[in-house]
Amino acid sequence: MCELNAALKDFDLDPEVGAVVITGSERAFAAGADIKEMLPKEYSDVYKNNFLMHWAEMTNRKKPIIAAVNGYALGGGCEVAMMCDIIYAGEKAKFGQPEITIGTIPGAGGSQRLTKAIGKAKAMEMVLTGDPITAQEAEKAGLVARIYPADQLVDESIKKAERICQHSKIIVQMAKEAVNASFEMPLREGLKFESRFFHQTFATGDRKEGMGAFVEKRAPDFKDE
Ligand SMILES: CCCCCCC[C@H](O)CC(=O)SCCNC(=O)CCNC(=O)[C@H](O)C(C)(C)COP(=O)([O-])OP(=O)([O-])OC[C@H]1O[C@@H](n2cnc3c(N)ncnc32)[C@H](O)[C@@H]1OP(=O)([O-])[O-]
Repeated sequence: MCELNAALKDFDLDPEVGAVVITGSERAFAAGADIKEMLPKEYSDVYKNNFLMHWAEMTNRKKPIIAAVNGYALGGGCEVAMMCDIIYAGEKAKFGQPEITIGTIPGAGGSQRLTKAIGKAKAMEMVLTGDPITAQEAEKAGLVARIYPADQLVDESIKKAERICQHSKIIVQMAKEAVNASFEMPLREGLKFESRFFHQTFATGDRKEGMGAFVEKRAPDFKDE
C-alpha cells in the first residue's frame, strides 16, 4: 500500500497522466490485510501506531482511479477497490468483507463505503455473514459499474480510462470531487458545492474551448487549464 500510494501520488503530479487503472492478478485483486502480520498485534500497538491508517491516503488523489477487479476482493481488498472512483469487474470476481469470520470487523471503509454504495440491507448481510457476493450481484447492487470477461477486463478498463482522458483534466478532477462530495455532505450542501464547481468551470479556458468546439462542430483541444 505504501508503494501504491507513492505511485498514485506521482501520477497525480504528472501532467501526462489523466487517469489511473489499478489491478491485481486474475486470481485475486487483493485478499485483504495480512492476517499473519495482524495475529500477534495488541490493541496498544495498533492504536498508538495508527495501524494501516495510511491505506486511505489514496482517497486524497485528484485524478480518477479505476479498480479493475479480477478474482477475490476481500476485506481490505474490497475496501481498496471502494476507495477507487470506478470499479470494473471480471465475470468471476468476488467481493466480500469476511473480517467477522476472523474475529474482527472491516477497518478501512467496509462498514461505511459499502453501505453507502449498496445500501444497508446488503451491506449488513455481507458484513455480518462474511459471505462474498459475485460480480453479477455486485453490479446489480451498484458496487460495480460494468462486468467484462476476465481476460479483457484490464484492456477494457484502460479504454474507459482513455475515454476519460479525452476530456479536460481539470474539469474531470472537478467532476470527481463533486461526485465524491455527495458521500460526505447532506443534499442541500452537496448541491451548493456542485453549483460552486459548475460556476468555477467558467474560470477555465477548457470550458470555453469545450463549448466553442461544440458550436463550431469540431473536436475540442483541451489545454487542462
Ligand atoms: C484504519 C485501519 C485500516 C485497516 C485496513 C484493513 C482492515 C481490513 O478491513 C481487515 C482485513 O482485510 S482482514 C483480512 C480479510 N481477508 C480475509 O479474511 C481473506 C482470507 N483469505 C481467504 O479467504 C482465502 O485465502 C482466499 C479466498 C483469498 C483464497 O483461497 P484459496 O484459493 O483456497 O487459497 P488459500 O490457500 O486460502 O490462500 C493462499 C495463501 O495465501 C494466504 N492468504 C490468503 N489471504 C491472506 C490474508 N488476508 N492474509 C495473510 N495470508 C493470506 C493463505 O494463508 C495461503 O498461504 P499459505 O502459506 O500458502 O498457506
